[in-house]
Amino acid sequence: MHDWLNNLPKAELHLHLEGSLEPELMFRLAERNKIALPWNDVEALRSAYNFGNLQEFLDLYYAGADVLRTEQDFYDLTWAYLQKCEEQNVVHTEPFFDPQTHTDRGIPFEAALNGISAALADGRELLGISSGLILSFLRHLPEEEAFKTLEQALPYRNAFFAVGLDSSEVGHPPSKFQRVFDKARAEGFLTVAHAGEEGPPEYIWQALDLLKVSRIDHGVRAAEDPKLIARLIEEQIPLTVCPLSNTKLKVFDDMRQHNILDLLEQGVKVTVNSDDPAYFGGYVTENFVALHESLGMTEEQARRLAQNSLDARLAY
Ligand SMILES: Nc1ncnc2[nH]cnc12
Ligand SMILES: [Zn+2]
Repeated sequence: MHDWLNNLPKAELHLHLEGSLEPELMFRLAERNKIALPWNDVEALRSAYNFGNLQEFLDLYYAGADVLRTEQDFYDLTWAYLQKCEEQNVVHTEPFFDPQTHTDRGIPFEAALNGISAALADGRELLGISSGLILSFLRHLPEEEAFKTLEQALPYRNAFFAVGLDSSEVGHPPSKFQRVFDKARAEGFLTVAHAGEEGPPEYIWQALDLLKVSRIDHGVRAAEDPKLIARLIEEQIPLTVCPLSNTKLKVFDDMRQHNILDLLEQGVKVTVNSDDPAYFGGYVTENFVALHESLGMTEEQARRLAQNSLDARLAY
């Protein structure tokens, strides 16, 4: 079913590696690392995946990430995701990882980065999937912590091409991170940022004007500000939209209310992504299928969305 959507060659530009941790792998890693999980089994864990908002999800996402301890764990996580990419004709991916989620638990930065980088290299060589890694700062933590993370990453500058900004949005505007993004750009990195997921359109303006981002992650609340929409169209700034995520986190109550196709038809460069597929019910193909089934996305629209994702790549 829906092979035509699976078969479209596409890029994924908004994927948190920690959010691709499937319950089965979480249990396997917990066993390998001798960690007791607060759920009895995979079914009990899956049934906890009901979220009223972004924060409720993040609390579980950070708890789940605790099973990731060794370089091999990060390799296995990334490799499992890349195998999904191969299955779904994702020919290029630009995943995020959140170093602070791991270093704050005492996991060496190098364990996470080396495991991820080795899997991405194998993905290129063995699966033909090109990729570029984005180092994302946690916005609920102080700017000073983001500076420390950037300093820690600089010796490994060839392992990633951009910095990003994620975690709890409301109350943590992009302006809080202006100086660390200035430093990252001065060091030669591109920038992206989550903005306009739960936060207001003002945060999208800030991401563009203060953080000088090349793409906006989510950005669906731009629709509330006609001047902002005009700018996104004029400058063809890509939005990495995540439909299943937006409905699971109640940004939209129902997929039939999602605005991605309206934005597409207005001329905004929107793309389809999975965000945290293990938690939200599917990878990129499942997101395309949801748009077809709930919004009547046509084949022509699907092709344009897939082409947008290839056009919006930043890493080569
Ligand atoms: N959808 C999302 N928004 C903000 N931070 C995240 N971290 C992982 N998924 C996220
Ligand atoms: Zn995200």
